[in-house]
This record gives sequence, C-alpha cells and structure tokens, in this order.
Amino acid sequence: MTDGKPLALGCVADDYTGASDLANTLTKAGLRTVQTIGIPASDLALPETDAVVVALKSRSIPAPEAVARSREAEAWLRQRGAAHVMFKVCSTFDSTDAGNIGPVADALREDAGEAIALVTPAFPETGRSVYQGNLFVGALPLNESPLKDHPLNPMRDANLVRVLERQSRHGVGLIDMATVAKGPEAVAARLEALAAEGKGAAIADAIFDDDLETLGRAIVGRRFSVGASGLGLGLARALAADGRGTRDAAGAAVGEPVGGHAACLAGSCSQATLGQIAAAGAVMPVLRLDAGRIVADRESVVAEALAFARERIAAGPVLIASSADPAAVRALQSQHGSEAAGHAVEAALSAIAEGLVAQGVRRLVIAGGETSGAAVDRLGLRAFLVGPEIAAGVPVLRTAGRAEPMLLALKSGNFGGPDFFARALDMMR
Ligand SMILES: Nc1ncnc2c1ncn2[C@@H]1O[C@H](COP(=O)(O)OP(=O)(O)O)[C@@H](O)[C@H]1O
Ligand SMILES: O=C(O)[C@@H](O)C(=O)COP(=O)(O)O
Repeated sequence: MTDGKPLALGCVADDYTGASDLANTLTKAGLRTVQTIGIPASDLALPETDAVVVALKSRSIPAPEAVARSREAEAWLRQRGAAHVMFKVCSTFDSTDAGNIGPVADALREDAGEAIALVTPAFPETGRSVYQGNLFVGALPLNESPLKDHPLNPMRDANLVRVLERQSRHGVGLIDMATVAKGPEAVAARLEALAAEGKGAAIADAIFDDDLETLGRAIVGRRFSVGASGLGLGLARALAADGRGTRDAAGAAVGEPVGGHAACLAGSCSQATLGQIAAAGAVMPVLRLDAGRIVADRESVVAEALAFARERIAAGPVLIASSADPAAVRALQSQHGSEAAGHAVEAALSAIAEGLVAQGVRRLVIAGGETSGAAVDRLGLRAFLVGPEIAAGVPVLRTAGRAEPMLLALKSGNFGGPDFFARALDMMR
C-alpha cells in the first residue's frame, strides 16, 4: 500500500475514535490522510496519501502490550518514510497512573532517538486548553469536568506535569505560555534546556490554534511528539507551509452513495452522549439496554436488540444504547468491577453491530472510543478514507478494502452537539 512518496507525517493513535478525530484534523489542514485499523496487511490497497494514522485499541490495555503494539506501528510508519511520528492521545489525557501515555511515550521517544518529547493535549476547537500545565475542559479544570466520572479512566488531577510524571520513567518539564508566545525558536530552546536537565517530556501550554501552530513549527523537524488533534493541526500546517500537503485533501473520500440501512450504537456514558441519546428519541426509535442484564445474560440482550432493529430498520434508522448516568455506572461497577462491566457491554454492542450489518446496515454511527474499537474489530474493518466533518473531531469515514463499502462515524463520547445522531445520518448517504 501507499508505495509512492514518503509519508509527510505518521501517527499512532491509542483508540479508533481518537484516530478519526486526528485524521479529520489533518485532512482539513491539507494532508490527504488514511486511517488504518492496526498495521495494515500488505494486500490492502490504499490510495496515495500524505499521512497515515494507525489506530490502535491501546488506551485501556496493560502498559507492556500498549508499548509493544505502538512500537510496531511506529516502525511501520518509519518504513513508509515518516520522519515525524506523533503519538495521538486523548484531548482529556485519558489514562490511569498505571499507564499508558507515559510508557508508550517513553518507548517511542527512545526508538526515535530523541532525548525529550513535546506533549500537549490542547484542542481549542473542542474547548481543551492547557495553561501552566493544567488541562481545562471548557471553563473547568480536568478534575472538575465530567471526565472525573469516566467509567474506565476517571481523571482526578488537572496538572499534566504531575499526571505524566506518575506514568513516566523520566522527569517531566513545562513549556509555559510565556515561552510559547515568544515563538518556535523559544519553544525549541526550552525543549533543549529541559532535555539537558534530564527531562524526558515537556507539557506545552496552548490555548489557541496560533499556539499550536507555534508548537508545530518548533517540532516539525524533530522525530517524535505526543498530542491530540490540536498538535496534529500545528504539525499539518507546518508541513503544508513546507509544500508537503495536497490541495483538496478532503476530496479523496468522496464516493458513490453506499445505500443500505442506517443505525446508531452508543456505549459512551459521557454527558454529551447522554444528551444526544435523549435528543435522538424525537427522531428515531431508541432501545436502551440494561447493562446489568448484559453482564448476566448477554446473548438474550443481543438477540432482543437485533429483533428490535429487524422490526424497524427498513422504515428508518434506530439507535441502540447501553449508556447510563454516572450513578448507574458506579452501581454496576461496584458489583462486577469496571473492566468486567466495560468489556461485557463492549462485547454485546459489537455483537449487535455485527448483527445489524447482517440485516443490511451499511451506514453506522457509533458513540464511544472503546465501544467503536470493539465494534470495528468485530466487523473486521481494516482502513478508512476520511470524508466531510460532521462535528468538531468527527468525520464521515468510508471503508477502504471492503468489497461492499460502508460509511461510519466513530464519535468520541464527549464530542458533538445535541443533534449529533440525526446530523451524522443526514451526511451519510
Ligand atoms: N451502562 C453501563 N454501565 C457500565 N459501563 C458501561 C455502560 N455502558 C457502557 N459502558 C462502558 O463504558 C465504557 C465507555 O467508554 P467509551 O466507549 O470509550 O466511551 P467514551 O468515548 O465516552 O470514553 C465502555 O467500556 C463501555 O462498555
Ligand atoms: O482527543 C480526543 O478528545 C478524542 O479524539 C478522543 O481520543 C476521545 O476519546 P473517547 O472519548 O474515548 O473516544
């Protein structure tokens, strides 16, 4: 695949929705981008592209496994000529003290032969900003935002220097806003100074896209960085300014309508998704799954959900959701443990995704990062071309390498406005 010119940028993403968010940003900034699911097999034919985002499902797996998979992906990207590899993490820095951002960043930085990596999850378009190393979600510090109640990685500390230091083998420094405001040379000098102090990573402040452009220019000549879509924007703009982009990068994924039935699945329990499910009730039939029953008797719940869809899908889209509010999630987790509960629900939703495709669904919207990962794996999808943007961080994806093409939207739990599901389906024909 993509045997043509060397990649302008290679990215390793720690989940599938995050990968499509980044692929969307890179495409909008002028890099033709393909999202692959894991390292692509050699028989997968893909168009020529400026950037590849290798999507892994490595955010919530044991750190040694996350490190091994990420290193393989990075090696593959380097073989395709990527001089710079960015490790895409969540804009809310989703991780636990046991991993995985620190261990993966340490390993990829060492493989790249760099002493220090610039790290920033800032993504101003979705309200994520970093000031004095503290991550804000809109007006709230991370630890006061809805992320404090995430089912898998509750975020209880907004200070990313501290958060990353707890996960890393090396010290973590800060590139503060006063330095960023001075421009790319000042940022590069501060990185070198922190490396000389023995730091392995530096959290960079960024509030506006301009700050990310400064950071992109400062590091585009280095080999490795860690960030969310905002840093992708900075890097892509620096590369495009250097003539490495393509005019009309977004045109690549425009294709014939795929037709077929349409459906939505939600496993995200984020506040944004809960609101979107409530709003979808006005425009499509919604089935709410009982997560307790999923843990006890998954097969029956899956069969009932597919029967619900079978009766309605010819008339229009349906939404099937396991999502619940924080109190209900906590109650289930205290009974079964958070991993077991999460995995049981992911297994049920991915079995439902498979059943829906067997019923003729060719347009599928999925809310939730882990949920999307489980469903895409179960469906055996291998790569996506990036189409138009539905909401900040969420593009329409068109499958590549599948005999009968499908359109998907993989929505990070926190993204999108209240009418997201209807809006997505409107754009997926
Ligand atoms: N009702 C529920 N109770 C407990 N866990 C749930 C429930 N519904 C979904 N989950 C789990 O919560 C997690 C949500 O994570 P994810 O899909 O990544 O969403 P987000 O994008 O909001 O982070 C998944 O592991 C999912 O299986
Ligand atoms: O950077 C982001 O916020 C997203 O791209 C992302 O990774 C969100 O994670 P999920 O909510 O688990 O999809």
